[in-house]
Amino acid sequence: MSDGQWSPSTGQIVVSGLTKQYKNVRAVDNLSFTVESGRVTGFLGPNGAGKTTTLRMLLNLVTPSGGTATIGGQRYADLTDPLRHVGAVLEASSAHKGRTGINHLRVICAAAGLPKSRADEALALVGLTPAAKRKFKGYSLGMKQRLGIAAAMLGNPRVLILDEPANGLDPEGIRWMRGFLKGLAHEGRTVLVSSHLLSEMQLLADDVVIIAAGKLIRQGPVEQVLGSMAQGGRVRVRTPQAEELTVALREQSATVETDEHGVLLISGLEAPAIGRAALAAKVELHELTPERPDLERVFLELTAGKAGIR
Ligand SMILES: Nc1ncnc2c1ncn2[C@@H]1O[C@H](COP(=O)(O)OP(=O)(O)OP(=O)(O)O)[C@@H](O)[C@H]1O
Repeated sequence: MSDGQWSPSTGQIVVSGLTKQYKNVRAVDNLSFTVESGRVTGFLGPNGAGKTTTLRMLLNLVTPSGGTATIGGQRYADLTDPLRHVGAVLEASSAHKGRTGINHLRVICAAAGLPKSRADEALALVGLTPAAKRKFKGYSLGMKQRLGIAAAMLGNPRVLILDEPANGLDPEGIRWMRGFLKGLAHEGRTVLVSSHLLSEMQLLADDVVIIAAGKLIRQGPVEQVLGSMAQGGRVRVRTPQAEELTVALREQSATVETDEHGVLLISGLEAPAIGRAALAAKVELHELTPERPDLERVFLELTAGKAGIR
């Protein structure tokens, strides 16, 4: 797939002051963020946040009311040969029901002036070669998703934009998608993926852009966004001397709860301080683990009050 036609350095996406006003709804509201090449960026937001509208504006399918969106410094509309620059999967692939997978791709190649061989290469890339000659109507949802991605890859684009690609996939399909998209980013491509599957994004994304009600809530590397919420996280402690430790910790104003397995969940003290308190009280510890807030929790906290379905 590396035919040298694209340069990773020109795959940056820049969204600047982007706005879309429908009659009564400001679907996207002065939104600005950047998406770097060589990384998977998760585009997250609750229902109605404006993700699809933003992606459609990026791809020139919806006209912005204000602001700009560029890919490699150019608006999509100004790209001379867009399929060779940007591949997009906006919804599960649709194709003529009686057409085979390979023919579906060949038709697109012919229309886009791409060599027919690209259809075979793209099909192989998504692992669909064994189903090449099967009719589309017999494809599972996972196979349709793969075919959609194969279509997006026909022009060997340096930028991939996918709207909810994991929708309806089984765990094996999701695992495949994750590996595939990470591989594309590893090659230096820009991969922008919208999703409401936050736990999946935690495994997939390098960076996240979180929006709610059309506005930017937070942007940054996943670890940084998670880390910014780590303050106030809890510490899990397992000990055969729970009562003694609870007394010792409460003396230091910590809050101690016990879960259904007898594990202590401590807030208000960091792990080292808990360890010191346990040592001083001669309490044996079997586990001392700071709980990292997961993306799901961070997301709910960040979008709280703005997450109403619009
Ligand atoms: N063509 C349209 N006309 C009027 N309103 C629209 C149109 N398209 C989207 N909207 C509204 O704009 C808002 C943002 O919608 P959008 O589909 O971009 O959100 P989303 O984040 O992709 O949501 P979801 O996760 O539910 O797909 C919603 O309130 C939606 O109802």
